[in-house]
Amino acid sequence: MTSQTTKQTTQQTAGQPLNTPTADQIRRAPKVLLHDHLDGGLRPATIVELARETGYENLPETDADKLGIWFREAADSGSLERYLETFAHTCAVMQTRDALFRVAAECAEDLAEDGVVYAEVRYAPEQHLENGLTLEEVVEAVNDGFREGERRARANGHRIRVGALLTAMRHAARALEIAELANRYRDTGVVGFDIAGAEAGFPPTRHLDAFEYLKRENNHFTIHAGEAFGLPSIWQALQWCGADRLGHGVRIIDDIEVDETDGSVKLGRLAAYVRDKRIPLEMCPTSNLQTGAATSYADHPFGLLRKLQFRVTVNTDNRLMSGTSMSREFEHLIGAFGYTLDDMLWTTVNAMKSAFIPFDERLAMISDVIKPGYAELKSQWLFQ
Ligand SMILES: O=c1[nH]cnc2c1ncn2[C@@H]1O[C@H](CO)[C@@H](O)[C@H]1O
Ligand SMILES: [Zn+2]
Repeated sequence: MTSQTTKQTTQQTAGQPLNTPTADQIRRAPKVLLHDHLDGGLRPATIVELARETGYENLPETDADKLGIWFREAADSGSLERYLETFAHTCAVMQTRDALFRVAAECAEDLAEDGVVYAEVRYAPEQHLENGLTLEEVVEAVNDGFREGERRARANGHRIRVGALLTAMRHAARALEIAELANRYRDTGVVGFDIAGAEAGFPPTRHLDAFEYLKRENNHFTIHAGEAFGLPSIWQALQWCGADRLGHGVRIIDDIEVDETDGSVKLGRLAAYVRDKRIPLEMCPTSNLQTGAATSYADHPFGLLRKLQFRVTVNTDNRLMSGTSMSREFEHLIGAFGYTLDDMLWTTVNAMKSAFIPFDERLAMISDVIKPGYAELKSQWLFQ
C-alpha cells in the first residue's frame, strides 16, 4: 500500500501528461509541415558553394555562418516587402538542374533530421528560368531532388514523404500557366498550387482564372492570405477563389472579439465560416514576428485560435530567413502557451488531415505513423 502510494506520487511528477516536452522529445515527435518555401530553406554553406560554382558574385557574405546571420537580420525588417528582397540571393543560386536537385535533396534530409514525417514544400518555378531551364525541367529537378533526399533520410534511419506545391508569384501574370504545370505533374510529385509574394496591391482575385481552372480539374490549392493584408484578402481567397487552405491567415483574428471583462468571445461571419468549415490555417509564428504580422510569441493569434479550436497548423515558412525549424517553432509555442505533447499531437493531426495527398494516405499517416510516434514518447516515463 505504502509503495503504491509512493509509485503514484512518482507517476505524477515523472508522468508525461503534466510535463512540458523536452527539446529531445520535440525533435523526435513526428511532425507535419504544410508551409515551407524551398528557396527559403537553403543551408547557408550550400548557398556559398553554389554561388562559387555558378559565378554569382552578389552575396552579402561569403562566410557561411555570417551569411546565415545576414539572412535572419535582413529578414527581421517588420515589412513583408523587405523580407521578400532576401530571396533574390537564394533564387540566384537556384538556376541550374544540379543546384535545384541539391537544394531539394538537402531540404528533405534536413526536415527528416528534425523529425518531419510529411512535408509539402513550395517554390515558384518561374523564378528559376534565368539560365534557360524550362518550367518542366525545374519541376523535374526538384522532384528528383526530393526523391533523393527521401532516400538519404531512409539511409539515416528517418522516414519522410515530401510533396511539392507550385507557387505563382502574385505580382506576375503566369498563374494560369503554373496552375496547368501543377496539374500536369499531379501524379508525379506535385500535390498542389499556391500564390505568394507581396500581398498588398495584389489581391488573390487577380489570379481567378488559375483557381477556376484548378477547381475544374478537381485539384488543390492554398493561398497566402491574411498575412500583410487583412480580412478582405482572406475573404477573397476563400469566397472568390475557393482556397482549400490559407497560408498564414493570422489576420482572421481581426474578426474575433474577446470581451476583456468576462473573456467571452464573439466570432464575425468570416471567422465563424473559417472555423465551421475547418479551413486549415498554415501558421508560421517566427515569420510573422519578422514581417510585423504579430508582435510576440505570447501575443501570437495561434494561442487564441487553438483555444477556439480553429484548424491551426504549425509551420516554418522560411527556415533560413527565420533561423528556424519545425522543432523550434514548437519550442516557441510551448514556451508561450505551455503546450504538452497532446497539443503537439492535436496540431500535427490537424496538419495531416489538411494535407493535399489522398484521404487513405492521410489516414494511414495519422494512425500508423503519427499517433504511434506520440504514444511512444508519451509512454517513456513508464520505463524510466
Ligand atoms: O511569407 C511569405 N509571404 C509571401 N510570400 C512569401 C513568403 N515567404 C516566401 N515568399 C515568396 O514565395 C516565393 C516562392 O517560394 C519566394 O521567392 C518568396 O518571394
Ligand atoms: Zn510563405
